[in-house]
Formats: sequence, C-alpha cells, structure tokens
Amino acid sequence: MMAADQTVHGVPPSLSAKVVGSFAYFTVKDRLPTILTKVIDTIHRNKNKFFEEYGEEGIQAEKQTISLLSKLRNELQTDKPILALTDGLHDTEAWNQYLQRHQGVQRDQESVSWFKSPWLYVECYMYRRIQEALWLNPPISDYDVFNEGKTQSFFESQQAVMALCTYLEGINKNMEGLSKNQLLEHFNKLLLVSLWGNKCDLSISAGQENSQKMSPIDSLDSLQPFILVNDSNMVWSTLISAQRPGQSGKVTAGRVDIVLDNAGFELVTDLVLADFLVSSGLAREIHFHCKSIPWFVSDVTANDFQWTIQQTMAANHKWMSKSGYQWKIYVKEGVWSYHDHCFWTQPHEFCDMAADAPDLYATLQEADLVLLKGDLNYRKLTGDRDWDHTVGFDTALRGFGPAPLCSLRTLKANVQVGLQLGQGEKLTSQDPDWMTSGKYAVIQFYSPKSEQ
Ligand SMILES: O=P(O)(O)OC[C@H]1O[C@](O)(CO)[C@@H](O)[C@@H]1O
Ligand SMILES: [Mn+2]
Repeated sequence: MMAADQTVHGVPPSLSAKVVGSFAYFTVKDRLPTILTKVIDTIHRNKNKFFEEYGEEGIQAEKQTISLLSKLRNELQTDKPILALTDGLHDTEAWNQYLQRHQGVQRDQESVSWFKSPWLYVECYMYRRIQEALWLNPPISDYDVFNEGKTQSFFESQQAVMALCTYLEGINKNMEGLSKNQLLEHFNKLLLVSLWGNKCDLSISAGQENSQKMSPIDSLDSLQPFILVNDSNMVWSTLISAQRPGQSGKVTAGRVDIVLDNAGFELVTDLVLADFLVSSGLAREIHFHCKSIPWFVSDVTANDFQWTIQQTMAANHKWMSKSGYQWKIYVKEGVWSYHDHCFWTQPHEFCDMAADAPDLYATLQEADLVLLKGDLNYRKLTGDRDWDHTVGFDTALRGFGPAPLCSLRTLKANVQVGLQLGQGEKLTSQDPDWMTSGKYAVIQFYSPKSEQ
C-alpha cells in the first residue's frame, strides 16, 4: 500500500494538519472540536428521552458516552496518537489494520496522530470514534447524534422542495411529447440542481443551519460562472450509449449508481434527478449507496433515506406527495435500490477500493454510470492529496475506474485537479477561499473505456 505522507512516484503527499495554517490544520484545530462539542450537547439535551426510554440505564449510558466523547476531544486537541478501536464491530479489524499500515510507513519516529497524519484519515476516524462511544453503551447504540440537524435541514428547505417537485411533475406530465433537445435541457437542469444541492451540507458549517431557501431552478443561470469544470455532455453521452434495443424492440437503458452525500435538501435533489432518469428512460434502474453509520454530520443513512421518502409522501402539497409515492413505488419494485457498505465509512482513498473492498468495486463495475456526490467523495477520489491543479482527473484517480464516473461536487476542501493552466492562480488572486467556500463547483467525468 501507498505511504501516507510522502511523495512516491510523482504522487504528492496527503493533506494534513501538520501544515500549520492550512485548511486541514484549521479543520482539525477548530472545526472538529466544535462538532464534537455539539455532539456532546445533543446527547446531554436528550438525557430525559433516554431516561424515558431506558430508565436509569439510559442515564448511565448518556454519562458514559459523554465521558468517552470528552476523552476523544481531549486526545484530538492535544495531538495524542490515534488509538485502535475496541468495539468489535464488523469493520473494527479493517480500521485497526489501516492504523497499522500507517504506523508502518510513518517516518521520523512520528506517531500516527491527529495533527501529524493525513487529514482524511483523522477526520473519518473521528466519526468512527463517535460511533464507538455510542456502541459501547448499548441502550443508546443506535442513537443518531446528527438526526436533529438532518431533519431540520429537510424541513427548512420545504419551499425549495415543493418548487422542485412541481418542476418534476411538469416534466413527467409531458414526457411523451419531449424532443431529444428538450430532454437534454431538463437533464442538464436537474443535474445542476443536484450539483448545487451539495452546497447544503452541515459539516462545513460545523452544524450551523444551512438549507436551501430559494427555488433551485431559478438560481441555476446565475451560478453558471462558478462551475469550473463542466463535463455534463459526457454524462449525457454515457447514458445515451448505454441504451440498447431490448427483446420486445423497446429500448432498455443502463444502470446508474448514485453514491449519495447529504440528507436534507441535497438528498431530495438526488431523488428528483433519479426520478427523471428513470421516467425519461435514460436509466433502467438506480442503485443508491449510503452510509451505514452517521457520518460527516449530514450524510445519508438508510434511516434518512426511508424517512425522506416517507416525509415527502406525507407532505401537504400535491406534487410533493405525488413524488414521494412514486419514489416509494420505485423502491418497492426494485427500480430503485438502497445499498450500504462499510467501505464508504472507512478512511481509504478510492484507489484502494479494488484491493480493500473488492466486492464493492465489483458491484460498481456493473453500473453504466456512477455519480459521486459531494466534497468528501471528491477528496477520496483524488486521495485528498496536494495535487497541482492542472494534473488530470484521470491521473489523480490513480487507477480507480470501475465504470464511467462523474463527481458532482461543490468545493469545500483544498484539493482540485483538472483545471486549465493558470485557472487556479487566477481564482486564488480573485477569491482566495475559492477551494473551501462551497461557492464553486465541478462536474468532472472519467471513463475507463476511453483508456482502452
Ligand atoms: O458533505 P460534503 O460535500 O462531502 O462535505 C463535507 C466536507 O466538508 C468538510 O467538513 C470541510 O472540511 C470536509 O471535511 C468534507 O470534505
Ligand atoms: Mn457530507
């Protein structure tokens, strides 16, 4: 396996908090402890609920969990070594092996620790340790500490969700009569809505309210200048070329996998896109990939996925509830399916997937197109390394390419590849925070087929 923090064969080092003043440094120093403090507060605020549900045992669990989390925060803030996990879950061994791998390659006798090791690793590790703290306290093991924020962000985006479902209804109603160009136009719009939906995550704001208030369709034009790379035409042609004549002479389309990111408004934009892909015949089936534990504050779990569909169905708005019912039918009929895999909540760069999660890699190879939402997926695609901005996306993927894939990401971390010569420098001079503000975005495509 590749060393974590050295330049090997032209591969740049991982971003890390050891670079004082870097965004990684600022995140580990300030944002992660803030998130941990909020988690502690949330658990404490729910003390009565735990008592009502589990009696005295619930209170003990609340205290114990808080004490483990306070210890975790202290380890982080004092740059203690990363510790092996002790909770015996099905992925514990994989995490501990990953730690050993890092201990094996660490130079200069430095320990594997919060400020010295790769930022991607330690940030993922923090969320896994939160899970451990809860898991070790059985009555509250399944408690999702981020649930309140995720449901709040869904409810605060209601106006935008209604507008989006109304727009979707308008398309679906007239689907038969649409020309190919009109279809392409709708496709582009809904792809952009899903892209900008990624602005609404909760971890960048350390859990602060971050919902969509405006109609998402209306803001698309004004956001166009902020898209730094737009490969949407390749996404479209991949979908078209996956269409094949079926048995009855009817065209069958390909399978699209969507690696989801955040719950709340972003998830709705992804479901709307998925609905359109199926109803237009651009996709035959959609496989959604979600997280198996609460992750990076706002990421979608199985529970969030089901809950969002239920809430959409239950809405007091004709087109919103119609959409919700349709989504439930898609799930019931298997046109949409939900999958989770523990690799998504591990710290690996995606170039390790073929070796470390071969079953997941094989699943993705069956897709005709994989859409990967959000910033964290982009960091994992590119290994969260200090790449030059002009390095090609294909180079940064370092062999990861189970199927044609596309990242839909607003920039919230300082890694960005595939730009034109001088483009990064120009952005830095105009807008020094361009890589971390969530104001810019990319639709970046890669196909292993073009390499054959
Ligand atoms: O939900 P997203 O788009 O993956 O964003 C989460 C991102 O926000 C951050 O918290 C910003 O540092 C990153 O850790 C992470 O990449
Ligand atoms: Mn996220």
